[in-house]
Amino acid sequence: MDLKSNHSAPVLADPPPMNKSRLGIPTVLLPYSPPGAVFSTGLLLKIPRKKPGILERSSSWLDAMKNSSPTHKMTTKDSSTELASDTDVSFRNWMLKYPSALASFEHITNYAKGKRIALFLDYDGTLSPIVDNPDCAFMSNAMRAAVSDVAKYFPTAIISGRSCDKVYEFVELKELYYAGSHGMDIMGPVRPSSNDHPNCIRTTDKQGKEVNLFQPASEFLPMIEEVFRSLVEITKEIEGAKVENNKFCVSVHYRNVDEKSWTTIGQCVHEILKNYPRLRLTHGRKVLEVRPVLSWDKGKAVEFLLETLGLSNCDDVLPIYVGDDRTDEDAFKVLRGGNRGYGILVSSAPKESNAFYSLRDPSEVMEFLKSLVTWKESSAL
Ligand SMILES: O=P(O)(O)OC[C@H]1O[C@H](O[C@H]2O[C@H](CO)[C@@H](O)[C@H](O)[C@H]2O)[C@H](O)[C@@H](O)[C@@H]1O
Repeated sequence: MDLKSNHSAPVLADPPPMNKSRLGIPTVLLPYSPPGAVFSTGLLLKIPRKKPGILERSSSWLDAMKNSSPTHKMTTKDSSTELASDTDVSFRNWMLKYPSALASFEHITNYAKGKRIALFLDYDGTLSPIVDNPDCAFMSNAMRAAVSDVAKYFPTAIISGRSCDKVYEFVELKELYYAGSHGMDIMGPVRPSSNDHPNCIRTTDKQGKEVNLFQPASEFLPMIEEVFRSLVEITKEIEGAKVENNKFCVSVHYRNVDEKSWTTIGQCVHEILKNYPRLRLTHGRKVLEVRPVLSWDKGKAVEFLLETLGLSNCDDVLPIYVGDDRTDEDAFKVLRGGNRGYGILVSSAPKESNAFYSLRDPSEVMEFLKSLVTWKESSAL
């Protein structure tokens, strides 16, 4: 199918033949090496490395750190407040390219008629507002109710950079599916087809429900633990720095670090990573994310979940992914690239994205979820 834009709202047109070699095809996605091998090769990414010993001082990663989250000024929601007019204009222009999913709601539901929606939701910045302390990124009860309601009608998964346990602690909804560590820790439904997958183990979750656990980076666990400890040690003198263990990846937060020390924190992380060629660095919102060099991300997690839910290769399925961060772009890309569904970027500042639509902040996300429920209930009458 071709993706067409009618200027104001993106349109999904007819589907092309499905890519048959998608997720689940063993040769491409076998992340585990034969017994005895140290690391899996199937999912390893080839990342060019700079010569060892050369500390990266290029301004590029510092720029990436600076640009990693909108400033407070740009995140001001109330349009009646004093936003610089050029900011206003550029935001309005940006909205032409990424129309509001609320304003385009009818368009979305028209396209969704007769289709099964599958919903994928990022956590931080999408279901909970960005706050200074990552341990306090609580979700409101109203948002929890909205997510719970929407999950009654559509299969719903949370896809987060956090560990599965941590994100479950925040969300506390057992009716959802969870993918933590940027998709490297997936707790999905038990399906006969997924039982054969080499990376899946059938287990029970905390509620005793049978689930399918998919952890393509499990071999990296000891390495991640080690790096976590080294990063805690090396950053301990940097005021405001916080290192978070997300099980298969590590987050180094600099939101509360004085900007003058950002170079130092960046250098510390690069210094540690020099010793770990199988780990790589990505940028999030005022956070440096250390993760395995695996070809696995939130986009792959979406594909995996669609497959285990029995929703892949179906023309009558409309996946919708809502997220705010760079790592969510992998999922947006999968939906756009395969012309399968809609990505919705949560942002109150203009930024380039592979999403189709936008929502300004978590309160608009909640409104969107509620609208889906209302639409579904009214269309069932
Ligand atoms: O994929 P997500 O669910 O969006 O997780 C991405 C990272 O989110 C968290 O950090 C971000 O939110 C914090 C709380 O609002 C904020 O303080 C921080 O600056 C943001 O980067 C989480 O703490 C990270 O571990 C996740 O990787």
